[in-house]
Amino acid sequence: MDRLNDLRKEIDKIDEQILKLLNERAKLVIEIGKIKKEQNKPLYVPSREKAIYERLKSINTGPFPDEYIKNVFREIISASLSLEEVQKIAYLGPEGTFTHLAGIKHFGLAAKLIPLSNISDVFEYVEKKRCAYGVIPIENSLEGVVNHTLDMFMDSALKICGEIFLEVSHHLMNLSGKFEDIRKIYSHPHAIAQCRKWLSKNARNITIVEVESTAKAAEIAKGDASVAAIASEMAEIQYGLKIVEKSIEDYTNNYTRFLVIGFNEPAKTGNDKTSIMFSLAHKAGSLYNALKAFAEENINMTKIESRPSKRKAWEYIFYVDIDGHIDDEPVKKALENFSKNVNMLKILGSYPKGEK
Ligand SMILES: C=C(O[C@@H]1C=C(C(=O)O)C=C[C@H]1O)C(=O)O
Repeated sequence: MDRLNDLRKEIDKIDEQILKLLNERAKLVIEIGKIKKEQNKPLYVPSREKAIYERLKSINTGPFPDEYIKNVFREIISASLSLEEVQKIAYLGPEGTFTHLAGIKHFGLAAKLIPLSNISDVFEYVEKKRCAYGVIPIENSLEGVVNHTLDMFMDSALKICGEIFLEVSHHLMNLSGKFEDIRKIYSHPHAIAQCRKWLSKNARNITIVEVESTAKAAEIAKGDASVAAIASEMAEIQYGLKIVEKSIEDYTNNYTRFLVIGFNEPAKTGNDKTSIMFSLAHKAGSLYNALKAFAEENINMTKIESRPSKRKAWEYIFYVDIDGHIDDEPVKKALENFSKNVNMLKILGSYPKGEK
């Protein structure tokens, strides 16, 4: 018993030291904030944050686990940044969506997260500078791309400043936590698609209803035990529901990738990604000729999508992600050559790669 008390006393002493150091650190962040404001520089610097996480991980001697260093420092940085200015972040709401979770994962709990009801509103909010950044979903590892997000980049001046990966798990939940009460299941079309096998096996006689978000489904389920939602754990907590069945998705390895959009153009970190969009002439070999520029510089392409241009029938806009930063020599050179073989090229941003 005495030993337990002694150890706790030691922990108390260490916590006091940590708190003292956190305050020392916060003072420096405030100083840096003043300089950035004077020089009109962005307060949030993702490249610096990434460098901090990477450096601490590389010098960690343990037993504190490497994989939680980022979580702890994410919150320290988030709270410190709020001393410079509370970061306002718009996201695809309502509260409890996976995008909400992604926003917290990236910006920490001290940021003010503002739920908006659709992807266009998030773009508009950031474009009109009503907040610093926006968080929107871009693709799911099982369902593919979120077309609406890709299309928004056609007419937007916003840049991609970051990406966030979130492992997605879907749970069936209602007010009572009892399967026999359920007559209808609500969810987002992507979530329903990801649970197709489970639903056809277990919910044949239950009506499935599509709504605009998993959180909206949870909100509806809050009022009536005969309505269940397929949603995230966050929605369960947010709306006071009980889980009927956990992880009902058909496949594991289900990740959603989110983008952070804003006017910030992050510096290179050595582990970055660049997103571009372009259009081509309707000629044999034009895509091949253009993409050759990346192969010649040994640049890995991590994604390619095409979308109708919406300007003219059967004309397409291509979206490509490549490894590297626009300030890396090979990327610069490749894009220079690439631009000679396309009709239109727009750089959507270079940003630190998200952790999977
Ligand atoms: C202190 C700074 O501002 C912010 C806060 C950081 C921190 O708490 O370490 C790091 C990067 C910035 O997002 C900085 O730019 O160095």
